[in-house]
Amino acid sequence: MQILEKAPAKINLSLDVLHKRPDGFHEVEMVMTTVDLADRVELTLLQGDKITVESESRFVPNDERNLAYRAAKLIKDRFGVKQGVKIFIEKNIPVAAGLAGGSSDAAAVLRGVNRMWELNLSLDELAELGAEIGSDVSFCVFGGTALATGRGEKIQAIPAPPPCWVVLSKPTIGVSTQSVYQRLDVEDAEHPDTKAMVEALKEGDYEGICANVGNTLEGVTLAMHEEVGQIKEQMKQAGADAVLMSGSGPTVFSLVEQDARAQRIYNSLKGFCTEVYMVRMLGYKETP
Ligand SMILES: C[C@@](CO)(OP(=O)(O)O)[C@H](O)COP(=O)(O)OP(=O)(O)OC[C@H]1O[C@@H](n2ccc(N)nc2=O)[C@H](O)[C@@H]1O
Ligand SMILES: Nc1ncnc2c1ncn2[C@@H]1O[C@H](COP(=O)(O)OP(=O)(O)O)[C@@H](O)[C@H]1O
Repeated sequence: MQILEKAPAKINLSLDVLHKRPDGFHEVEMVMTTVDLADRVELTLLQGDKITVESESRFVPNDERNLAYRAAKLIKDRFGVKQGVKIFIEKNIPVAAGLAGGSSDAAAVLRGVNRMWELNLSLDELAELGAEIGSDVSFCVFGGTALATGRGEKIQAIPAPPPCWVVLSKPTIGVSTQSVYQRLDVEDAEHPDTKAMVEALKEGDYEGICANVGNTLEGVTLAMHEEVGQIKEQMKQAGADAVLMSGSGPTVFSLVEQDARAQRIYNSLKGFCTEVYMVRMLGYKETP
């Protein structure tokens, strides 16, 4: 038996950090949405007790450190499942990029093994399990567009953004989320208007969405890697409607309505960065 799950990347349309919590995590308000750049996760039922994970990417661990492996192991242990699973990940999302590739793979495995091992868990239950793996996994279980609060695990669905192009560009550096949070001075940082972003989405107001993109973590990563600022500047000059770093970075995205302008931004970045993608906004929930 084989099951396929699409694992899309996310971008943070806005990301506000409110304060550091006693448990070391930060309280956040994030507006997240999926884009049409996805890993393909292939699950094969194993009659033995084993979990294996494989991908062709040299940047992704092929063992128990893989978030996809951890997702299968968590469910297997929690529900005493006797069967195993072989996980193959076709890795298309850049790694350590601020696009939640690993979290989305883990979420795809949660959805997939739930079907394969016939556990009948709800998406809410899977999202709760996902939070044990990482702060972004709960959102990735649902996909679509959402306001994420708490440390990122409390999810409220909101309407998808109007369709547009998303041009993504990742410089050849990886960024550790933990090190970005460690360097953040919450008082000194910029804070986006989350309410205004949610309102713009509810109204389907593209200009309002573009006017309210903002990310409290951006300044930290910008200060560490000048490439991020250079990409932002290049995207703005090429005519993007909005430009922002996603998550803890270093990927920068532009929102663009016009086809020709999106192509121009893509072309202008292509000579500058090796990882450049021009994709559609997904935003809505996909049915498997
Ligand atoms: C910043 C965001 C925004 O979407 O994304 P990425 O840049 O990683 O894609 C997420 O909040 C990242 O989520 P995720 O990558 O799952 O992080 P986790 O594994 O839970 O945490 C990694 C580390 O980041 C810090 N962390 C994470 C989330 C949070 N709300 N407060 C924190 O302080 C902690 O130091 C933690 O040890
Ligand atoms: N399935 C996976 N895909 C990508 N990275 C993974 C995966 N499993 C574990 N990792 C590890 O998690 C780290 C963060 O990966 P990723 O989820 O791509 O980044 P981000 O949290 O910035 O969006 C990487 O350094 C990688 O080694």
